[in-house]
Amino acid sequence: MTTPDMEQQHETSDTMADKPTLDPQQEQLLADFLGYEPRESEQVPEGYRSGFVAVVGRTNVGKSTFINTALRQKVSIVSPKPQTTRRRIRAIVTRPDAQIVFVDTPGIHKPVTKLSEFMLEEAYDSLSDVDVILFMVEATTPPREQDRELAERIRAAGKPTILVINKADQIDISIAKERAEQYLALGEFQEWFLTSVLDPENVDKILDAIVAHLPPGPPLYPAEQVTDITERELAAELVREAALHILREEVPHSIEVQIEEFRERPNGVIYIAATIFVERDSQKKIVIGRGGEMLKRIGSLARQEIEAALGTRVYLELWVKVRKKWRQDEAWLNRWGYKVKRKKRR
Ligand SMILES: Nc1nc2c(ncn2[C@@H]2O[C@H](COP(=O)(O)OP(=O)(O)OP(=O)(O)O)[C@@H](O)[C@H]2O)c(=O)[nH]1
Repeated sequence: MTTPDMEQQHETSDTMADKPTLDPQQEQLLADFLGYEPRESEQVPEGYRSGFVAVVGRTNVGKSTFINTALRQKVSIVSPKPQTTRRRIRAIVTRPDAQIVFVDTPGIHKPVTKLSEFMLEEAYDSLSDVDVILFMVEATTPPREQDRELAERIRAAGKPTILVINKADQIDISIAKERAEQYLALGEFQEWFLTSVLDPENVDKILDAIVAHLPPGPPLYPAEQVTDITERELAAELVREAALHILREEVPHSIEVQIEEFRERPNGVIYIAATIFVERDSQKKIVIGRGGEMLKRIGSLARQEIEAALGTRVYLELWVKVRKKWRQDEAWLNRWGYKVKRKKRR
């Protein structure tokens, strides 16, 4: 996978290649002189399309699953527990005819902590900055209040919108028509699908529909880049995902993971030291487990996932610390990058 960490190594070549004054021959000469690989032709095929797509929907409807399937690799963490995604993550799908930059957003939910206020802002803010909106709902339930509120905000944003009624594999065929009608009544949609994003073929059909609504334009990111989160951020997310999978109900939402150290050792192994923050002493005990057994399981699962994502061997060291009520503490939230806005939303 290529992430911005890797991109930095190529900074010189990218900066040079961006200069519009060089023709391909001059570019090659400069590349030979400086010893870098020039980019392939900057020519954009006729009719190429590109743009930003917000993937929005209630929590747990399958947004991250959709994005990971679209990319055929994991950039956004998935778990059966609601409110897994906390920040906006850009995920980039590059095809011969188009580049789609997905903005995976936190699921829509009732804000109960300052952290959840931040998450809601992130989701709503994304609507105004994109070219296409992908509104995801789940076929297993009729529309809920949060679906309606989101539909209203989508209408106000006035962008082409594709409705994906997901988890169709979980409903009886006899209610499919009624369920589709219930969701279609929520707004004006350019396209809609009753589908399951667990199947890559279904995801590809949705991608085709998105591309048809993107504006013409050149790629916005290099073709090999799949996300805008750094390897360090991804490692933190994967430790949090492992904890979400392994721990019981109430602890996971209190977890924040910060990477303290991330460096490559001379033998090629990446050494990562991470701290798992929780809100209470009792949670710290749970995360560590009897004789450290729970922490060992979290570490082992996270290490495997990080190794798969980075394609290298990883040595992962985990620590657990308590930051009392951090989800309500603006100082900690800001320090960890969850900038809580003061403005009130209706
Ligand atoms: N049966 C079935 N399960 C699905 C489908 N799509 C997603 N899931 C499951 O639904 C759960 C939630 O999926 P996520 O992709 O994490 O949902 P999300 O909308 O990103 O959730 P938040 O990050 O909380 O907003 C996971 O257990 C997925 O495996 C589907 O089409 N069918």
